[in-house]
Amino acid sequence: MANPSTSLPLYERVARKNTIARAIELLILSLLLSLLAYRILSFEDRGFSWLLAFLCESWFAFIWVLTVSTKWSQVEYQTYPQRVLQRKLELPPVDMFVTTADPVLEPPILTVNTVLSLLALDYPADKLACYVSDDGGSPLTFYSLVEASKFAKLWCLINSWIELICHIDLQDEYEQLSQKIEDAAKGSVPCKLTGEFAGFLNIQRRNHASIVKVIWENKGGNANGVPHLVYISREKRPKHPHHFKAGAMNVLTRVSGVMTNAPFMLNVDCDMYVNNPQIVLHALCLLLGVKSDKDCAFVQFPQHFYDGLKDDPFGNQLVVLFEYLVRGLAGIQGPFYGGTGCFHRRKVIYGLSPFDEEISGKLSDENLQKTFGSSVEFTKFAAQILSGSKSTSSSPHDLLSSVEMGWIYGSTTEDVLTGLTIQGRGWKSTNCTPTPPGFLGCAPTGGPATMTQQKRWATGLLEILVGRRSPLILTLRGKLQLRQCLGYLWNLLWGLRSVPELCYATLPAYCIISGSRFLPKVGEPALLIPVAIFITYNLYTLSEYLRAGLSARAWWNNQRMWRITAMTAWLFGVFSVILKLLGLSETVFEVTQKEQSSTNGGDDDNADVGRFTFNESPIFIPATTVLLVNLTALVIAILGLQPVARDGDESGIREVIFSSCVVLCLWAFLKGLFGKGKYGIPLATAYKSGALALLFVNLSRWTSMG
Ligand SMILES: O=c1ccn([C@@H]2O[C@H](COP(=O)(O)OP(=O)(O)O[C@H]3O[C@H](CO)[C@@H](O)[C@H](O)[C@H]3O)[C@@H](O)[C@H]2O)c(=O)[nH]1
Ligand SMILES: [Mn+2]
Repeated sequence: MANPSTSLPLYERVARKNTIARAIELLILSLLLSLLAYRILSFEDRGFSWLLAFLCESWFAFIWVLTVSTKWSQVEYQTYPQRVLQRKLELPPVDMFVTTADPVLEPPILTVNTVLSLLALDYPADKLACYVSDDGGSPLTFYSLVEASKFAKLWCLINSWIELICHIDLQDEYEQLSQKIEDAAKGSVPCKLTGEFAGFLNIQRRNHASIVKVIWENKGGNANGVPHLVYISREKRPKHPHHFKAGAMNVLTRVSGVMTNAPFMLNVDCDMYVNNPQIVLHALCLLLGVKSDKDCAFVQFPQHFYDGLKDDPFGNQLVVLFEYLVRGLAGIQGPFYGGTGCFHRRKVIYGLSPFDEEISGKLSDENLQKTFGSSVEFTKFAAQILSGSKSTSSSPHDLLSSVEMGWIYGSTTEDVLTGLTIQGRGWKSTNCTPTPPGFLGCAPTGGPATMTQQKRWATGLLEILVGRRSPLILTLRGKLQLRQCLGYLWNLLWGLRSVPELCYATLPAYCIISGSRFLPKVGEPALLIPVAIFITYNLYTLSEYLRAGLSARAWWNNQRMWRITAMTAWLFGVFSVILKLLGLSETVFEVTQKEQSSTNGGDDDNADVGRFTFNESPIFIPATTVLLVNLTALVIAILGLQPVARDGDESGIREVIFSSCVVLCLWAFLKGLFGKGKYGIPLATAYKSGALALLFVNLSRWTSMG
């Protein structure tokens, strides 16, 4: 008879009840459709503004369809880590990857914290190996890791990172460690580049041979010891594309493939430390618990942030996104791969499809090592690495991607593209949301860092949309499910949203200045439609925030940041993809600045934390222009200078209210016009925006006369 404790399921998949939410979403959709119908029926003798409003609203309705479809069937996974242990099976090895790229934007202490948290996981140390990829080729990072490994050896007996931090004696040691790293950072080079540092002598960041250093080896497989720790700075040559993070991940995959070759691989960004020491067990609940491997190619943990500011002033904590949308995806083909906090099956990364698996018999993870160890592809990779850097430099960078393997190149959001490719082969993925959260990372703060990240996202997502692994193609030709495809579209279209957002935000101003209107007249029953959309949509999204335990302020901050991001970063994402398509420039992965600590807040006093900051980047021009245009329109309206049209078709209170809403959303920019230093919009940006605004106002006037 089966032992009852071993027959309990490792996880449960629970469908969420969201009947009311669905009803409201459908209500909003039908209101949107009625508005479109009204516009079509009243097209006659309406001008340009009517047409533009119609086009924008069609787009919004389309995005709403994508949203509703994606959120429709939300599921949650409940995992039971203790049951993995009760099963008394041999625990599988896990390779853990950390990527870092720049010791300035990513202070090495962050990488060290992340590595320490991985080394301290609640899992047998002899089953773990930690590989750090350093695209900065920095001796400082290497030095920090060497010091970290010495520190790690002190707490072999202590098995959780949290206990570790609370442990008094070790706290002193930890402080010494961070002091050492800080001192080394100040001295630019940690020590003379001799001995183990000799490999860093005279190297240039973008031109050097590969450096692989085993910092610590868990000799003899001590389960209570410290896991292996390996430092890798891959070979880089000026003319050779290195494919940013995707390239780094593929090197980690190959190097670990010849060293430990674990069937599961966890990857995190350098700032994302483990917050729940049991994460491996949680992930194994899903990876081992699914009936068939095809139901779980990877386990994705949501991103949470340890330095998240109160009420999410920069709208980048993504809580609501993970709460509803990602749970919705989990009910279709699974969450997207988010680049960090994710466990992959190695065989999936090596390009296996669930179909291959069926024909090759039961290729279980336990004997994956044997099977794949003798496979042609793998031996090829192994031979390549073992034969040294000379032969790898001939083709290594495209090898993995050319056979649909590994992290896929060609997008600055390599994570989404890689996950999409996996799901396009028919795999599913799962979402894992334990308490406490699995990982915590840095959220960008300030305007410029937020914009850098959002621009990269918009760029990379659009690159996927127009690339040969577009979800539409994978649905038609591959095994991507239709609703999953719609979910991807919801995400990949972020950049393109900038265009209708910009048009719609300038439309009320255009109407006021040119003496036209884009909304039904006051007293016309049809005016109720847009009013109802406005009220229902805002109350509904507000309720989503409140239900997720967030404040009304957080809701407002996110609403306005969506508008700002769309008009700035996403628009520039579109530009960069257009330039790439025209062959004028390549897209680049710009690393996001990570703050060392949120609590010290630098020289800012508390009142300014969360205040929007600016820099010289042209990215701020469009939003500033929209603000100036709307302010001008409001002045014209207040002074009663707007042109009067025949039949009372001119703008009125509706446009004024609408225009004021736009100004409210751009309040941070209004403050920026009067702010000083980093809190102010640079004069050059203000002038350029002013010139554009003037042009817009004159063009609008001109159309009213024409
Ligand atoms: O040439 C590069 C560039 C970046 N990275 C690493 O990539 C990670 C992510 O970079 P970051 O600047 O922190 O980007 P974020 O916007 O915070 O990252 C999110 O978005 C990325 C895709 O745009 C994903 O790769 C990330 O996993 C996801 O957390 C970091 O560990 C970097 O060190 C490299 O290893 N090599
Ligand atoms: Mn990050």
